[in-house]
Amino acid sequence: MPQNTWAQELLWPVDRIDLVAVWHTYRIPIILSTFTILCIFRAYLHLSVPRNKVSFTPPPSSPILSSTKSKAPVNDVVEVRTVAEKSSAVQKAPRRIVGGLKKRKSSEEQLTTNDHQIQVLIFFSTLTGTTERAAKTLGQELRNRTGRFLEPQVLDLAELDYDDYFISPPKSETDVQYFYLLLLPTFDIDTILDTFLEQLQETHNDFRIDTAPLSGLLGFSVFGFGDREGWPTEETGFCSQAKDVDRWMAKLTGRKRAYPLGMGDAKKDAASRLSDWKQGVEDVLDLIAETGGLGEGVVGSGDAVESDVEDEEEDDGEVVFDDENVALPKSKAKKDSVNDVEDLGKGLRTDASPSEAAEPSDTFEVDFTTYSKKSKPPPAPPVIKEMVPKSSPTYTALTKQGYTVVGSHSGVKICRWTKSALRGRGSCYKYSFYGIASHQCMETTPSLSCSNKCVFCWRHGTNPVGTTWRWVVDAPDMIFNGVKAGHYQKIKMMRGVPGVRAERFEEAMRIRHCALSLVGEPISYPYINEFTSMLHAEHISSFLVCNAQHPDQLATLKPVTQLYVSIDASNKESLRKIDRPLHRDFWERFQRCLEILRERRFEQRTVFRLTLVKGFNIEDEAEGYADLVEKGLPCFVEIKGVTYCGTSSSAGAGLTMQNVPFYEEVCAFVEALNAALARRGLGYGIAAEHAHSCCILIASDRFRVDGKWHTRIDYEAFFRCLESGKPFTPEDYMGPETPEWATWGKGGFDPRDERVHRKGKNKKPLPESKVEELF
Ligand SMILES: Cc1cc2nc3c(=O)[nH]c(=O)nc-3n(C[C@H](O)[C@H](O)[C@H](O)COP(=O)(O)O)c2cc1C
Ligand code: SF4
Repeated sequence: MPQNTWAQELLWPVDRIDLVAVWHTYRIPIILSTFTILCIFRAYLHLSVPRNKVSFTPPPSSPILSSTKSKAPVNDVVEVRTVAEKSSAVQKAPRRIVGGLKKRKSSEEQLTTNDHQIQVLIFFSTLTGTTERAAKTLGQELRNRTGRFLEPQVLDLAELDYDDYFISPPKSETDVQYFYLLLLPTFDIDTILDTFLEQLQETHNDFRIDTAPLSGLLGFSVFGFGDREGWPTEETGFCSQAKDVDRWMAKLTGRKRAYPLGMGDAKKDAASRLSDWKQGVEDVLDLIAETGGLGEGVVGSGDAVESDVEDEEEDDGEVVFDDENVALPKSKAKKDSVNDVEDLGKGLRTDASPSEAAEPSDTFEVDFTTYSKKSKPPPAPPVIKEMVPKSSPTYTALTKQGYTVVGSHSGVKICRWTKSALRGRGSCYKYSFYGIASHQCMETTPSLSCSNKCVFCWRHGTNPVGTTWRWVVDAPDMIFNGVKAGHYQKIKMMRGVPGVRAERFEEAMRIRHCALSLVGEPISYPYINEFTSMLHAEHISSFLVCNAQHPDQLATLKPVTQLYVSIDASNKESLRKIDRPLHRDFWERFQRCLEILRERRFEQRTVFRLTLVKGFNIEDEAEGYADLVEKGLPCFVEIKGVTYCGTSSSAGAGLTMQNVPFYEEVCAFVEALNAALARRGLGYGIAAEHAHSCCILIASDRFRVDGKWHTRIDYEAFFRCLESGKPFTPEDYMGPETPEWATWGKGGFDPRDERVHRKGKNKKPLPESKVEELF
């Protein structure tokens, strides 16, 4: 037998004891005592360790606490809030969901908190030296950036090993992040650029490499040099290689286009274009330094290839009706009426913070139902509500559809034509007719509420309606600053969209025109005159559309650049059917608005806006419309086929695709109307068209000079007239001759823009988000 080891000595002498026998004898006391020890230990832990646990039992009788604590069961994780947060929650007593996972920092936030330095790399290629010089100058100019920026490096693509930079971002020992700028000429002969492009393509297609291996870059932007003398258009090859590189870089970086592709003609405008592009790139670099990322972009931002549709947003257009904002019963509205707009000052809100209800003594209500001055001030209702409170479904729906709701009753959104013009694909009909560049046009409304429920309006059933202003009033400067900020913010989000032209992007950062339409009724906003004055003070022109239902407000409206009334029908029955007005005296109001327009036709440009809806207001109505023109004698009559957005609300109003007239039908109607005007001896003629928007312009002979139409506007002359303080007429700011391509029979598409034919576009419902041009 082997000797016992030291370990065996230490062990219980198992061989000498019958363990099984011991167990059988003592098992009950062993089990009981083990259980007791465990219980004592657990009780000790329970009593001695403080714990942080949600109690789902309502706390004792604090009315404030109960409003928040009772929501606790919604989530089962504890939320730790600061004293300040708690007290603000107590004040506002909002619906609060307690708990939630710890918020993960977005990648951008993570970047902001790190100490990464930013290295700008400027790549160039050259044959005859132009691009090299530009790249070196750019390197010098970007040198002055301090803080997190390292000195920029200028690199010749002819001398690089592409693998060091274009398979993955350069490896650096320190924490450096890279931003690429590529300055490239184009050659239709074989050069190093062909090799470079092949390399980019191969890297993207190589199955061993991630398809976006450069996604670790902070961003990139490309500027191309070309020659328009030999390659006049992009189709014929102007800057084609820069465009290709931009496309491949978008793929390789996983859509990190930081600024639109810039292009310049080396013999003409390259220097100024490059300088604008550089300015834009610098703004983005500032943004990156500040936030760590490129910021938000619209759908499609950074994509490699431009889509063939003008606006890719998808929108089901369904909006939840906000019960809170349903119109008051008419009897009530009438009873509470007061016409003194001055009283509104009492309820004026001057800051953008979400307002709570005003004091009961500050309440007011303005009645637009009648223009009698006799009504007495109303008994004060208990509180003034906001028209579109942040918590309302309307607010959620509007923001989901791309609106920025400013304050509590104003909205701003960029229209599809603004996006189209940014991409050089054409402006809306207002460019052809009046010279408005869509990328410099802001579409907004200071009142999201309206007093009609027109069958073709893509918002009815969603927006507040009412005959009276019974909401909190936001101050005009707050709205003005808010809508501008909202507009610019939305333009900036287009920065990464493929096809956006750098020079148009630059121009878009200066609003030149404002279309006060969008949705709702702008003149029901009590401070509309103050608002338009602010626009004019910044030399922003104003096109204001109203629905011919507020004669008092129309009469006191100060001159705008162009004043519209919507003429949706030629007779009372038809108007009732199509506009579904809330006012009982809608026809009288309508008539009175026409009279006012007639009176004011020598103060400003006046326009009738006809929206043709087949089966509602076209058939046999040309004569009736001619009578209305005779009554109002507008400077212009714009006729437009309705755009169908296919929402349930329009369907509910009995509208289908069958109600959308073909362009030929609109043309036939316009010719009939023109003939009817001629029969009455009125001096009008068909001046211009924009077939793409299904829109035609009839103009008064006042705007025909030496047989040529002058429908365009001299905007600077308009501001001069306004600032002179003297009376002036529309002829005083009549612009140059209407361009040939915009005149009747020529189609109206600006030949400088690129025409994009959408596949299967003919007579297809447009999503709501694309129907802004309706007004
Ligand atoms: C042989 C040759 C071919 C060219 N092909 C194109 C072209 O296809 N598209 C274009 O926009 N410019 C074209 N250009 C113009 C150049 O891109 C332009 O002059 C550029 O500024 C040259 O840059 P670099 O001086 O840095 O080499 C061509 C120029 C040459 C000399
Ligand atoms: S559709 Fe309206 S908002 Fe858009 S560019 Fe034209 S005028 Fe401006």
